Amino acid sequence: MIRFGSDGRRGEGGLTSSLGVVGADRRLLGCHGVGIIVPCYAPVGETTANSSAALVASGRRGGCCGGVWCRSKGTFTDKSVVRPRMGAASVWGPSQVTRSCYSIDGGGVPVISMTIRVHATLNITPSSELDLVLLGTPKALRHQLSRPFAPKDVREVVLASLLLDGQDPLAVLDIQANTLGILYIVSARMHTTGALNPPPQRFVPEQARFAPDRVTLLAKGLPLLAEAAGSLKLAVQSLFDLLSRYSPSLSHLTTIHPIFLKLNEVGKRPAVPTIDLVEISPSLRISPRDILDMTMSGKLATEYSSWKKLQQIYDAELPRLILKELFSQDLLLQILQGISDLGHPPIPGFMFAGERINTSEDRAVLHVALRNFDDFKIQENGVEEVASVLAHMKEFSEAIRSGSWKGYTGKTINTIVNIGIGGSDLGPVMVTEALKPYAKRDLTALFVSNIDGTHLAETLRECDPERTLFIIASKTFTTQETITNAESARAWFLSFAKDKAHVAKHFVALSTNTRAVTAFGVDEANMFQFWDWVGGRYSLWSAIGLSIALYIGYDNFESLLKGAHGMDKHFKETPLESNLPVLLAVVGVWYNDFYGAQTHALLPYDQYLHKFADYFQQGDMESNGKFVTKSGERVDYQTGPIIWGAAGTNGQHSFYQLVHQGTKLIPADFLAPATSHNPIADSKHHRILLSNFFAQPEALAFGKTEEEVRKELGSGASEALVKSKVFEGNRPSNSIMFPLLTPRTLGALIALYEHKIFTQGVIWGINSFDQMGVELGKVLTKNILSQLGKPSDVTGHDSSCCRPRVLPLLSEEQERVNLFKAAIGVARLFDLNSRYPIVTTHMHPYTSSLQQQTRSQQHGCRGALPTPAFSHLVPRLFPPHHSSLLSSLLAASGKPGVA
Ligand SMILES: O=P(O)(O)OC[C@H]1O[C@](O)(CO)[C@@H](O)[C@@H]1O
Repeated sequence: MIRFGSDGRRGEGGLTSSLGVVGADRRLLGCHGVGIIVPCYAPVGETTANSSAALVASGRRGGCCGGVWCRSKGTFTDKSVVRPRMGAASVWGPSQVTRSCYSIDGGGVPVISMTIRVHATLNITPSSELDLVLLGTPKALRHQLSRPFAPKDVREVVLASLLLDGQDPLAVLDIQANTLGILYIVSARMHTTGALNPPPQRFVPEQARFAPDRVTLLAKGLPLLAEAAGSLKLAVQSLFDLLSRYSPSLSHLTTIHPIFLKLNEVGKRPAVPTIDLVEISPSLRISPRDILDMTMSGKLATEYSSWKKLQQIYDAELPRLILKELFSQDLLLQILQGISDLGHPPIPGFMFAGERINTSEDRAVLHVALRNFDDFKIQENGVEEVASVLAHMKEFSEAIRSGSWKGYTGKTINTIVNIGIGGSDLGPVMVTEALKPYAKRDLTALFVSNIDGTHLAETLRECDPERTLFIIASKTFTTQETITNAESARAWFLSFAKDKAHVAKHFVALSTNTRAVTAFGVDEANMFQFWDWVGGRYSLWSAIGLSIALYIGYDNFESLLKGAHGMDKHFKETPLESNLPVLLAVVGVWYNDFYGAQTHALLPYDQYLHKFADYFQQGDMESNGKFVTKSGERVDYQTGPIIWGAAGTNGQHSFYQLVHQGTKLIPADFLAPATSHNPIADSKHHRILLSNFFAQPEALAFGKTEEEVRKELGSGASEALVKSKVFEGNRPSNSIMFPLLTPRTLGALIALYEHKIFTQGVIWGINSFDQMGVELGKVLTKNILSQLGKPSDVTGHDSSCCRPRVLPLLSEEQERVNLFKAAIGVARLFDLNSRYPIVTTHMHPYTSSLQQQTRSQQHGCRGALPTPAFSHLVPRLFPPHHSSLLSSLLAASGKPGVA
């Protein structure tokens, strides 16, 4: 049922106008079940009388009445009375129409009118800005009035609504001349359950595809009428309903987005349904045995019959598949059925039950327990301690924020420095940036992650040791980068505070490793615990979120958790066909595995989310970048995509060229808030931002045909120019909108992606919760580090893949020279003929500095070494003309020649 909202008021003076929507219903509308959407307006006089809405229906027994489609204010002088011909109602008088609408509604027909009072007197003159359709007026007047003002398609709607009783408009209208009217009718019939087929000679389903585009007309009219009635809010519900019924295709969104934006500003809810859930009826069920198989066994995805079925669909559909239609046809249903092996209660079952789904490390995966709020009964050691850690975080954050916690000289804390890396850094960084509007602005939050001493050194420059709190965040408390940075930070602090006892006031730790924390010197009372069932990249909800709680306040932190919990519930309880993480996951698998998309872009149109892609780079790539299944089999299909992206329009001026016209298929998620925290310049910025947000997916989806380009450029354009301006379109994207970026919304958004990642991992049969792939590099780093002290120790590296990341960063000159020589020692293992020599292709800018350096070395001069020389030693193909450069580099080590 379509509800257009109603207040049903009458008799308050002024003209009253309504919009009616008739959903098709056989009981009222006859065997064809015709439904037409027509804005109606029944003028009965000037300011003295009430007129009312009419609605329109056509069908065998149906008739129609009409009204004015008003797009802007004007003065209406015509006094004609609408003569609707609907069912039993022969003539509707001014006061009857509204009642008629309601009586129809009472009869179970999906008709509701929105009554809005138009105080202005409408005057139809050619000079007015009226863009109208006049219904129920004498034909001549109607013709005269509608011609100059109404667009063709509006006139067609009028025509379609003015048929005589008992006549099927499809039998009367001409498909060429009345395309739109016919499309409306056909579309309505297609949406009608149980409707009989319309007359075959008039039924062109293919054309009905376009009918919803014309919903734009209604969408445009709604706020204008509402505005004229003095309350824009009146249009919010109606627009929402309209667009819920007719899926807001991208083109709708683009065209009506200014309306939508305007309405969002006045309404409490978005006027546009933000995620279009596909209605799919069959419930997808499967036995617990099969779920276990999917979540635990690591069976190859290609072994599932459903996967084979997907392959068949892909093979069969490919030549004619328009991606946009994926969701309007049965195809999505088929894809979902394709993963029905996942069952219902679906994928989450084993995660929430505390099963050890991280099979390689034999651990449960329970970040959902960190934000549970008592809904899920989860049995696992440590779960019962979550509340007390949260209470500790609350107490501590309030002490810092209120100023009751003092530093070693009795001053309050004004800067927090989170030292961590990977999941112990990216989550807090992303969230504190995203929720800046909620921040305590006199508290600065800084983050140090990189082992590059510059990161710490530059950060410390901004800190006052008397007013800085260091948060050492490391699940294991063994991560080299974090511990090294923490030790250097402590040394820096002690160089001011002198006494080690002061460390307790300025260092806290977030970890699962109590022993290492106390060994470092942090008081156990200042340690915030979490548990091994919290993965690093899923840990911002745990004690790792302390910097977030400090920055935005504990209450906001709790809202973040609650938002995530809401998404957990949705994920756990919603059937697959409308389960958001599952839908995102399935669509992703479809493009990743069948279309061969290598990457997935995250494109938030919200500056506050500028770290979102960085965060999910780890979240997704560390989770699903795996080539073996849980059972150890090498997959024969693609797993996790490369995640990347940038915020807002910056990306448009950078990499979108390739996204639109490149040779790669790049599925992308566009994310945007309907309203901005900073509506500066009367929201001008936000409107422009969102215009871009709406425009890009449309351009990707629909592109621009050669024909359109030719038309635009005219006959004189060269072929090459024409071709270069063609956009092929058919490039997929998801658009995700939310009312405002609040802590709760952000929590839900992050959890949405977390569960998407998990679902994809389940489909691919991999373990999304270990990260073996980062281990090897760590071991090799330690090995190389031990050799850097003495050049002569440099042994055991393969000449084709050494990567000396040696930077002359120590303060002592001699040490820098030693490092330089050690690096040369590694470098001399390079083989000029190998496939992967290690000298950068960007040598030109550094040539002079290298030569200078070589000369310095030859002359025993200890002048400053040019830093860039080695920072650019990266494995690249080595151009022959650079061989002399390498020789000079090697010569600098005193060992000319190539090993
Ligand atoms: O919190 P920790 O133990 O210092 O680990 C930091 C990061 O290192 C990793 O283990 C990968 O190197 C991540 O998974 C983790 O987020």
